[in-house]
Amino acid sequence: MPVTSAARDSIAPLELKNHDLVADIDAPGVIYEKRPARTPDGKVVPGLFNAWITLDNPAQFNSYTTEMVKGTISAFRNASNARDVVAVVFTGAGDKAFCTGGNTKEYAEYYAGNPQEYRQYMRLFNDMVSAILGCDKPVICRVNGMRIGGGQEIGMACDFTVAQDMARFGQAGPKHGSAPIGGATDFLPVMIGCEMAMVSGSLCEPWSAHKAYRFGMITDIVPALKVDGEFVANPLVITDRWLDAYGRIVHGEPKTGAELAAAKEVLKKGAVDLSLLDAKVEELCAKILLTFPDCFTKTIEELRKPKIDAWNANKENSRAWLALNMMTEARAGFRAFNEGTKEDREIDFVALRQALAAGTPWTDDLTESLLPKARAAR
Ligand SMILES: CC(C)(COP(=O)(O)OP(=O)(O)OC[C@H]1O[C@@H](n2cnc3c(N)ncnc32)[C@H](O)[C@@H]1OP(=O)(O)O)[C@@H](O)C(=O)NCCC(=O)NCCSC(=O)C1=CCCCC1=O
Repeated sequence: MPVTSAARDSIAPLELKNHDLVADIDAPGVIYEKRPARTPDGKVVPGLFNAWITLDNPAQFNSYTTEMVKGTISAFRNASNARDVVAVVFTGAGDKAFCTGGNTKEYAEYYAGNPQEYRQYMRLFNDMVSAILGCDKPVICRVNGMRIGGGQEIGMACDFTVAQDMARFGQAGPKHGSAPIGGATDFLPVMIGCEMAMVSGSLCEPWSAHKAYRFGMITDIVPALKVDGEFVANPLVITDRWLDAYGRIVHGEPKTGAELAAAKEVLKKGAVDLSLLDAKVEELCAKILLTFPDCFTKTIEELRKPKIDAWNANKENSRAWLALNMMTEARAGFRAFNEGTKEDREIDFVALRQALAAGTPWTDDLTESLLPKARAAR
């Protein structure tokens, strides 16, 4: 018997109150599990757990539907309340994506042109981000693959991020008709500084895990590609040197030319194995286990403040702007992504800028003229 059990049994309430908002947190596309907590040497700790919240929509790169947003909020609330939970691990199913943000099919087919509906959706989205930032347990983002768009935003809301090194990180909104104001514009400047926040937030060029790690966007990375039984670093990016011939930092930048061709051959021979990712996540959970719970919680509450302050200052205005943007750019951009092909799924940006320069209003005709199918018909 643990030494504390007699004291515990004599003074703990006989019946514990339940503070969860909902009892049943089963939601389509979100898995909530309690996995046994382990000591640093791997021993299971009786009666203590880590809550795993998994976005489970791998066919659509774990993008979240409205129902999944609701499920995620409930899962975080329950994990937050669970007395026996030490840490929360937030992840995605499979090895392709952690999450690529809002579900573009739902955006294009339901919310496009429907700002009042999107306004209600954004209440849920904002509550999801706030549920992560307000979780009473430390939250670790286990990045099993791409973290893009709103996926990057809910990932950056987490306290720690451990990533497999083939994952990529960045925003998609300015290419697909949204602004990354679901957290990215709030979190990026405080996490990586204003200059690189500008680059990552606006240009929609995903960063490698090595680059995200270099800029302090994430806590740690582990190799995931196994070739001939050995783990190798992401072959698609430069990891064997720090500088180019002119002294510019190239570590984590994409390979090009012959180097890239050779990397693709390595990739073909390999298979993704996330066992090192899981070991790293368990290691972090075990470090958290061996701390005072309240002192740890107070510490993370304080350290979250720069992110929370920026988020709270902007989230309501962002919600209102995003709702109205569903009448104009989001309507065009998400339809283009949803209706286009993999090779052609963005609007004609030049034509849009030319039309707006000529004072053209946002009519249905303008929207239709920008879509890939209109370009194909020309
Ligand atoms: C760059 C990509 C993430 C990955 O590209 P690629 O590697 O070429 O894979 P794909 O073939 O595109 O994707 C595989 C299948 O997954 C589907 N998919 C991917 N992402 C989504 C998504 N977000 N919603 C629905 N479905 C998705 C894709 O269509 C493929 O399906 P198929 O049936 O064809 O096999 C690229 O996929 C990409 O850019 N995805 C979209 C990213 C995006 O725009 N996300 C939304 C950003 S906006 C956002 O998230 C917001 C959050 C809150 C605030 C407001 C807001 O806008």
